Amino acid sequence: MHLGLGAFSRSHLAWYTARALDARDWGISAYTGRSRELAEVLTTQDGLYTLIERSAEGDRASIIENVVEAHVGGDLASLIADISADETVIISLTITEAGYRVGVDGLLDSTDSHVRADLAALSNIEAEPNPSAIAVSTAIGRLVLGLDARRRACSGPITVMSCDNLPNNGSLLREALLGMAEAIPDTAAWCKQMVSFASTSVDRITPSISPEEQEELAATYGDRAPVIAEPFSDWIIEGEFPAGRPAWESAGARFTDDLEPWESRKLWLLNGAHTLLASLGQLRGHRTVAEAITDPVCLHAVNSFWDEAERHLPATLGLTEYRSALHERFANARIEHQLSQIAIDTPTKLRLRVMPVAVRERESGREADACATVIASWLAAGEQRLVPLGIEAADTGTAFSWDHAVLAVESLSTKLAADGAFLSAVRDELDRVRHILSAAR
Ligand SMILES: NC(=O)c1ccc[n+]([C@@H]2O[C@H](COP(=O)([O-])OP(=O)(O)OC[C@H]3O[C@@H](n4cnc5c(N)ncnc54)[C@H](O)[C@@H]3O)[C@@H](O)[C@H]2O)c1
Ligand SMILES: O=P(O)(O)OC[C@@H](O)[C@@H](O)[C@H](O)[C@H](O)CO
Repeated sequence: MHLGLGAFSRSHLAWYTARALDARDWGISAYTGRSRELAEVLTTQDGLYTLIERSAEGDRASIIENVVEAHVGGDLASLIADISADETVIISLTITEAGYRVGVDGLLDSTDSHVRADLAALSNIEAEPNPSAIAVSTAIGRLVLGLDARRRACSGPITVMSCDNLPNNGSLLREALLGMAEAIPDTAAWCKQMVSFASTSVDRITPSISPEEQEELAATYGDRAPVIAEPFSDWIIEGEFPAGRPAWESAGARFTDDLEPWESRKLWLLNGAHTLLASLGQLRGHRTVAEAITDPVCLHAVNSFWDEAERHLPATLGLTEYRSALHERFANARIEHQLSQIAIDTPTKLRLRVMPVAVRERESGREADACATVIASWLAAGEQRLVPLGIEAADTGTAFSWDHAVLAVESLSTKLAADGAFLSAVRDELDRVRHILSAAR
């Protein structure tokens, strides 16, 4: 079963499962978060869709057949039936970073109004004879509602697996889920015993498709829900699957007891650079990753950030090859990866993908200049409303001041905001970025 049916789960999870040697034994019942359209279109296509692997040289299309049911996220009756069924043994998630609803402390954010509403609704479950009438709206709330039904049905153990771009995503999901399950004490205890949490590092660039391209692809493939992805893919998994799993390793996935270095390599080098390009690239007038990476100013900033990040990763991870492959992947101009899409929720992404490098650089006694450039690019792009700063006064006010900048840095890391030398490097870089931009006009 999958929560967060979208482009990525279909280019990655479903694709790996379809290529596994035991693919015929497995099917995926998938739920969107909110969108009705994708679930409806896929249902009319019997769950079938075309995956287009798009390299710089051409396209290779294949039909993926293992999404056996597609539901709207709010279809709670089906969701409860799926989660409580004994034959459901894995629930995977791609609900986006924001979908976990955790605070900076890594715990379920009880100040979030949707979280509070779900906690209140779940705590009344005993009084409600029809659980699908319980009004839960968050992905985590729905998951707990389903797991409560699984407990009552006396079904067996299950693995919950996050495939979102978050560090330590399995543990983060565990904290969020147990925080929500506290609303039903027996279910919280059952989850601790019966639910296994797998962490994964997932990698395959899968851009959203523009409406114009949708039309073209519908005409070419007769498919109203195709997915485009780069040919490259990688999947590293840590965790237990007590009730079984597809033989994903036969399709190229790797299992490890220590995911953290692989995850940091991917999140810092790939996603960190994407987040940098979303700011600097848009400031420089680019629309896509491929356009931005051909710009020497952006390329220099990416390489400098990679130099800093690489110092804090084990050399055994093949970093030279990984960087060079990344450069080639970013430059694939046939993949139209919009910087505006990547810019969504930039503050959270910087906090998790860039600040850990900056902190390590400063702790090692270095300047962290390249990280300062990333932050300065974000501030400059936020000043121009190209990316969110996450500071209400700056995102909605009329003027941007250095005080807003300091508040913004503080929201990413209180430690770095208290580091005068780092703040001063950010200020110098902000002046430099503004100067480069005004010279270019
Ligand atoms: N697209 C990629 O290249 C890629 C690569 C690696 C990992 N990922 C991970 O997958 C996630 C989804 O990417 P996608 O390309 O499938 O996006 P998408 O927009 O195609 O699908 C996102 C899905 O998540 C649901 N969703 C969105 N916000 C939610 C929320 N707040 N709560 C619950 N559900 C929510 C949506 O309704 C949809 O079902 C990313 O955020 C990232 O963590 C994506
Ligand atoms: O929304 P994000 O930042 O998690 O993702 C945007 C892209 O960086 C991301 O989708 C990458 O393409 C992906 O992580 C590649 O594996």
